[in-house]
Amino acid sequence: MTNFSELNVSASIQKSLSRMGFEEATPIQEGTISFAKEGRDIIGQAQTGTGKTAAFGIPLIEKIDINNPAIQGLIIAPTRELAIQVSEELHKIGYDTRARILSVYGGQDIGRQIRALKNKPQIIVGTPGRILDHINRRTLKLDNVQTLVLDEADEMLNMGFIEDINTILENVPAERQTLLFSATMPGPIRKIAEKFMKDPEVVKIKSKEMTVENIEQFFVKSQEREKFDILSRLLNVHQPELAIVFGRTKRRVDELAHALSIRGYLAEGIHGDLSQAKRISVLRQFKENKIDVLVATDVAARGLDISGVTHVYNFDIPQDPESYVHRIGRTGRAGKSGKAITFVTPREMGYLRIVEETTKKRMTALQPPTADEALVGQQALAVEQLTELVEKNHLSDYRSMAEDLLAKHEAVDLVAAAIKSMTKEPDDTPIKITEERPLPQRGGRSGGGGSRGGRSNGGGGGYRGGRSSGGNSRGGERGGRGGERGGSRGERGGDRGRREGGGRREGGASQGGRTRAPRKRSED
Ligand SMILES: Nc1ncnc2c1ncn2[C@@H]1O[C@H](COP(=O)(O)OP(=O)(O)OP(=O)(O)O)[C@@H](O)[C@H]1O
Ligand SMILES: [Mg+2]
Repeated sequence: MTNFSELNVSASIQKSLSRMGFEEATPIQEGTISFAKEGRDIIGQAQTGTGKTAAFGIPLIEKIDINNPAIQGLIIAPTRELAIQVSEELHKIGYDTRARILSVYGGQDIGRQIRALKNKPQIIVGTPGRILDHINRRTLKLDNVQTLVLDEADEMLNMGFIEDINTILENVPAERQTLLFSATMPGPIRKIAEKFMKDPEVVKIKSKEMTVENIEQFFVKSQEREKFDILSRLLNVHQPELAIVFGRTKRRVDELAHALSIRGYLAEGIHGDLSQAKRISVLRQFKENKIDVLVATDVAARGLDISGVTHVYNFDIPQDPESYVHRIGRTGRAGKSGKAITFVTPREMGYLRIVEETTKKRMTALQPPTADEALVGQQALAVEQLTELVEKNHLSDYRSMAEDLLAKHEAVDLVAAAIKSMTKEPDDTPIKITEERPLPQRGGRSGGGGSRGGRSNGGGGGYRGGRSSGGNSRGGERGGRGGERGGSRGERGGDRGRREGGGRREGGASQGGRTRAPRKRSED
């Protein structure tokens, strides 16, 4: 364990870090801070929830010349919520140094951002689309940037973002420090990354598995139509403090959030078709425990750091292993424990094996709970609530009624009745969820994906390789998938686009009349 003074972190940053409760550096911080201070380019890879934000945030802030009004640091993140979160963490780290930090992202009034940019921020945290928008409007001058950070670097260099990143890079000096961070870094993507870095130091925190040890990982094999009832029962049995349920598409998320609400859970959905105000308010309610279950597309898969998330449910198995790693990494952060449960239909077992192959971790098969077990979970919750009420002891208004009752009935019967009345009987109101088509079977490579043998003969690698080769070389199996994947890819693309407030797909039509010549991206 190393403390921050041993890493020669400045006194003012150390002061901020101790205010944040950071006593010792995490391994990725220990591994990267010194290299970063030397000005080296870095590819930093470490498991989810292990402090990568501060690993780049500390050296970045330290390097800022507080008397220089120019933008000196640029951080690019894939989603608006993550850009906001990263800028908040940097604010905390830079509190005592007084570095000026501004976040710019789609869905927020651009006029307001332009005014804020006039206040000479020194670090910008933004999403690619909005950064490009400001570059084009000439409201963002990046010619003094000394440090460029790509958070969730593999995602940023993947097909959805790479063109935008390339365009942004054209506006940032070639003489700069480049820092790339992620929990996942597939080989082909790392190769793309190395092209625009100078002799990067690769700091990879060694671990047996790609996912953190303190996340217990399960899978539930079930038919598509059974999934929702099983999810309800699992929620009753697990009693999560906060849970995230990931669905594959926006429609899926809307339907699941609605269905969970009908069954009595405090659930809300988040995806890229919602207004930014709604997205922010849903996330705030979740952080404040006003919602227990957040239902989300992959828009919430990366980087978000919400304490109290004890369970992640993959209602739909993710399409690629990296997505799995990031989704389940929303729990088990900063040393806490968590559980991840992935639903898989029999046809999708091949995908499960690829995930296991990539993460080097087997998931445990979980038997769906019975209705009785779900009831026991609800009863346990009622007992917990009753105990809490007794401990809080705000009961004076009820004592005389209690004494009257005790004069007429056995104490044990009264308590039993109280528990019964507080138990929310598992609700089996019929719910209609539109069936998602299963992911296309992984034919040809691993014998339909079922066999363990198939796992090791390149299934995982091919899958990932195909993914990272961008949109151009998706031949064979992936091309064959295209049609079926179209719907959900569109969803993801849309999600991504709208995260940026528009996206290529939606083009100019949704942009409220501002004309754009053919551009690679949307305005916002
Ligand atoms: N040195 C430290 N001591 C204590 N807590 C820390 C330290 N560094 C970071 N943390 C806390 O750990 C949590 C996870 O950090 P962070 O979000 O940076 O993880 P990450 O590695 O970026 O994860 P992801 O891959 O999901 O983006 C945060 O709440 C952060 O404040
Ligand atoms: Mg992060």
